[in-house]
Amino acid sequence: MPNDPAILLEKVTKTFDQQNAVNDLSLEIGAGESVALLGHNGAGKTTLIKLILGLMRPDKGNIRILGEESTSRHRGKNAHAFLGYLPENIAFYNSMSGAETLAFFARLKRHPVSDCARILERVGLAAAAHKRVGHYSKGMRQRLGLAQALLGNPRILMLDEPTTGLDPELRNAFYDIVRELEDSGVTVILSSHALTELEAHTRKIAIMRKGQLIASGTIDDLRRRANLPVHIRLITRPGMGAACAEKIPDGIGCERINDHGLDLTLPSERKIDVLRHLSATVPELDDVDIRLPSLGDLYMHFQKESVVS
Ligand SMILES: Nc1ncnc2c1ncn2[C@@H]1O[C@H](COP(=O)(O)OP(=O)(O)OP(=O)(O)O)[C@@H](O)[C@H]1O
Repeated sequence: MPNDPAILLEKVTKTFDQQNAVNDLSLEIGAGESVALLGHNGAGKTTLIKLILGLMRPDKGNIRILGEESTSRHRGKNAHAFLGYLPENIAFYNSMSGAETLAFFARLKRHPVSDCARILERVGLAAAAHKRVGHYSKGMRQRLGLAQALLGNPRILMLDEPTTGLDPELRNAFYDIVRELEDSGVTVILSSHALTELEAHTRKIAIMRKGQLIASGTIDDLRRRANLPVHIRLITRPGMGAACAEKIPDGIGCERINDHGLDLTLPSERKIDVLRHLSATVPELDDVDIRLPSLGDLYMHFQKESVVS
């Protein structure tokens, strides 16, 4: 059905050795939406990805992929044909070239081998297509991994820690490809520990702890929910820091960092009022730098909150 979510998890539980790796987890991901799964080691991210892929079956709950029941006896075979997966560790035969490797996976997935050149081009491996995989760099191997996940033109792509071990330039190139896929309507789920890069590259975040989903939404949704204080750094003309400090409204944390710099800590809802007040009353102000809570700050906040509650 056109309006079905791409992925729907309802009260899903998966237990290993009497421990819940995924615990009563519900999540809905729309078609073309992308979600970054975050969580400490062992939080259940890979298990969740494998459940969505149908590589494991839940002990309790329902999973629907593109509107099809994934947990029935038929295991949503049609829906699974539209899933692509880049595992955390993917092994290739070192003696095969990139083109031979992709052709091998294409035959397994019943995808036309004639389309492999296009996919290698898409992931930036066209020039190295005939080089042996044993001579590929880590980044090239990851691109080849992504290429095999793209076979079958997946409508849902699952990427398990796809940028681990890549240098910053390759990470950016990887996210550019992911962004193009999202823009063409592919639902992308990726798990990662790299919070700083995710902040720049992902639209929706889902944070897991001990198998449970403890927060989800866009980074702005998470900021609103966490309501963490905002930090503002004020730079004044030389020697004017003390004069500026006297004009800071009550109830705002104010710390002098030198004779021309102040750090303010304030509730986010007061940010605009305080900035207006400062621009009207502090002529010696030279510069203002606002630091909103980062994804790292939010991640730590929700992890701590879930321990307390
Ligand atoms: N096949 C398995 N047999 C037994 N226990 C398992 C199995 N797979 C996962 N687990 C356990 O389930 C829990 C969740 O593991 P999972 O690999 O899903 O976490 P993760 O969030 O992906 O961790 P990481 O970030 O380290 O990759 C862990 O306690 C793990 O030991």
